[in-house]
Amino acid sequence: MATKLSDNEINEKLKALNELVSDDTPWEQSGDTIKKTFMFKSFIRAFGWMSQIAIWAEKLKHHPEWFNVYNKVEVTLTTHDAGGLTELDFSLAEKMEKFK
Ligand SMILES: C[C@H](O)[C@H](O)[C@H]1CNC2=NC(N)=NC(=O)C2=N1
Repeated sequence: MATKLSDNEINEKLKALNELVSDDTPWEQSGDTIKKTFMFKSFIRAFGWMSQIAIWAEKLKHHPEWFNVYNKVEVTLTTHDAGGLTELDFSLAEKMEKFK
């Protein structure tokens, strides 16, 4: 099982993650989660991206909480098994940025 990251590790990983961001919307920490709202040109673009990420989520055995309306996807990542943020949340967030 992935182990919970320390505050210092979270800060470092969040900084590295936000260097990958190309849409001017950084990931933000909220308690034991990291969050970001992704915007797309259309519903089909949003849903296509979600489908690609769903395949990665299965590979990583780590799944997002997300809420989609039309061209908007609100994402919250945390590791329920560990009760906080782990490496897996940052790996999945990284995939989300790479496929955006
Ligand atoms: C057995 C299975 O891998 C676990 O239940 C996984 C599935 N996906 C998961 N996803 C997330 N976000 N947190 C988890 O703790 C988690 N656990």
